[in-house]
Amino acid sequence: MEVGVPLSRSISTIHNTTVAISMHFPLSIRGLGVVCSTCTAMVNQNKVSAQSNKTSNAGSKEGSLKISTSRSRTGSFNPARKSQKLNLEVSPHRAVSAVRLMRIELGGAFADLLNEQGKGSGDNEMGYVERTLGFRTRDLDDRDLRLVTEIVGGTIRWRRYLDHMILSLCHDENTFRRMEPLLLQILRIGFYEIDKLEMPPYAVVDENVKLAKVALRPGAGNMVNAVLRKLVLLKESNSLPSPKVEGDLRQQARALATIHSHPVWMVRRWMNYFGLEETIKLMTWNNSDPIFSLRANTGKGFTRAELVMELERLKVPYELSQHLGDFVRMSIGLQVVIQAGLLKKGFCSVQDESAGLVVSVVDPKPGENIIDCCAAPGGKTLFMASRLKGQGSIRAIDVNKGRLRILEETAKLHGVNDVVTTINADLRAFAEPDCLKFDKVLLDAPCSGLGVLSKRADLRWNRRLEDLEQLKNLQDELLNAASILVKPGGVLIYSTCSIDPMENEDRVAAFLLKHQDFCVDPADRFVPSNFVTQDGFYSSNPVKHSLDGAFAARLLRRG
Ligand SMILES: C[S@@+](CC[C@H](N)C(=O)[O-])C[C@H]1O[C@@H](n2cnc3c(N)ncnc32)[C@H](O)[C@@H]1O
Repeated sequence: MEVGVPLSRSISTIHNTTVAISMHFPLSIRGLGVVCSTCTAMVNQNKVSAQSNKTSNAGSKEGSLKISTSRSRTGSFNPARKSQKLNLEVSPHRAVSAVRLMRIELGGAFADLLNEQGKGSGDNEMGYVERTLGFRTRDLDDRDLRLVTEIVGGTIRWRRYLDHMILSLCHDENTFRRMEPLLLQILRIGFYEIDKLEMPPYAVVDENVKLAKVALRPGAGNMVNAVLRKLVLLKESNSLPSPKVEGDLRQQARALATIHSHPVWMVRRWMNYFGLEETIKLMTWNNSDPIFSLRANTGKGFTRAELVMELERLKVPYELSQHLGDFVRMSIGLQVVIQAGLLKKGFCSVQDESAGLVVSVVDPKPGENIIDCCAAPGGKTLFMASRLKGQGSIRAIDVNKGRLRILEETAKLHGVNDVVTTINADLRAFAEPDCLKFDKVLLDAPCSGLGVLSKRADLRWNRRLEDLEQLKNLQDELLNAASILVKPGGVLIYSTCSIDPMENEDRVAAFLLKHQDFCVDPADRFVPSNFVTQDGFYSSNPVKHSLDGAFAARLLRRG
């Protein structure tokens, strides 16, 4: 039955012929049919998004912003050094990674790097290097680009763990706390390369020392040399400092949060909900290389068999989805697919199977009138549209105009714009008692995104416990508004890409308490039974299903 090469989930793929995978597709390859399987909440996301747009649209402005930020904390950047100096000694991928990490941490940029232009984006990154460090290196080749993606993603994921190690190898806490940002990033990169990527340690030490000397000063190079050499010795003698998982739950959570590099509040929450073993498995999943899925765009007449032929031609390993007829899974090779233009031509989209299964729960049928209440950038809208086969309609509402524009462009690209109409509005204002009613109403609500942390390296550090409380209120308000749009006998589907019960089961329970004209329609007729909870909800879980986490409830309005 299976045609492809089996997938494996190794921590590192740099030794394979892998291609780099950007961590934030919707932004890095917008308008190319890359759709957001992740759905992150308005609360923080818009802020970061706005910053990110600012940084990518106004590179020079951002460069000077960051230099001044760094200077104020370190006093070590000298704008006078911003000449066109070419340095061929420093390894390009380390210089780019260090600057990229600084941009993400200080400038709020996203953790994306590569887009469909591949090398073009590398040039862009070299511009940042020059503005920040005062020199260029040689141009990035494909291997460098892969390494940058690997190093940036890994260093972000493992930040808490790496900082624990660096702190324990510094003379004292003050040395660590007062460390200038660039020096810290260089050390993190070195630690990650030696400890997690297991690259040849002395080469890593030499290269990072060189970077610190050239980008900062000789003394910084000496510091990097001393600390990294200590690390190498400890690693060789198998005596790396690791916190012990002991004491009460709080202490255990702190130790686990360091070992598996997650925020303490998340670990505590998951230990309460899922228990120790599952929490560790979940964190291990979040720290491993993400698996991506492609959906063949049958709306444009491109079948999965044709997609498979293309992947074989491109020598990209894949597996057929076990759950969805239009999907294939792949752990490496996405950049090859992008560069071959398959997304640009609208032949396929990047969409996680967990998001595809939400559409199975909606079960769109030709002739139906559907409204997608939080639709942008359109992953589910477009998949639903392809199921309508040109008959019926989908209204796609979103409060975010920019994201909605991406949806419009992609709908045209996918050849489904005849059934999709966009509406830029706040759902809460749009849904009025006497407005049009629909057969199916999908509310893919803004959420924490806690189900998609393997694909979103920096999300775990941007989320706060308080966000969940704010989101809960927004989700209740949106559910209430969405319910107004359901015709008698119609269905309301509430979904998230979260694994947190407070955003999922609890929201549905709160809704049903207030809306006695709705009842649960069990999801087992629409998705495989191992995805269906006792309460009849669809729930995908990274640990159980090796997919992103997602949730959907079908709520039937009595006729
Ligand atoms: C989870 S994402 C949607 C992802 C989308 N369904 C997909 O599959 O690509 C949530 C969306 O809700 C939108 N949103 C947030 N608050 C909203 C509101 N009050 N009214 C309408 N849309 C809203 C956000 O702009 C965001 O695009």
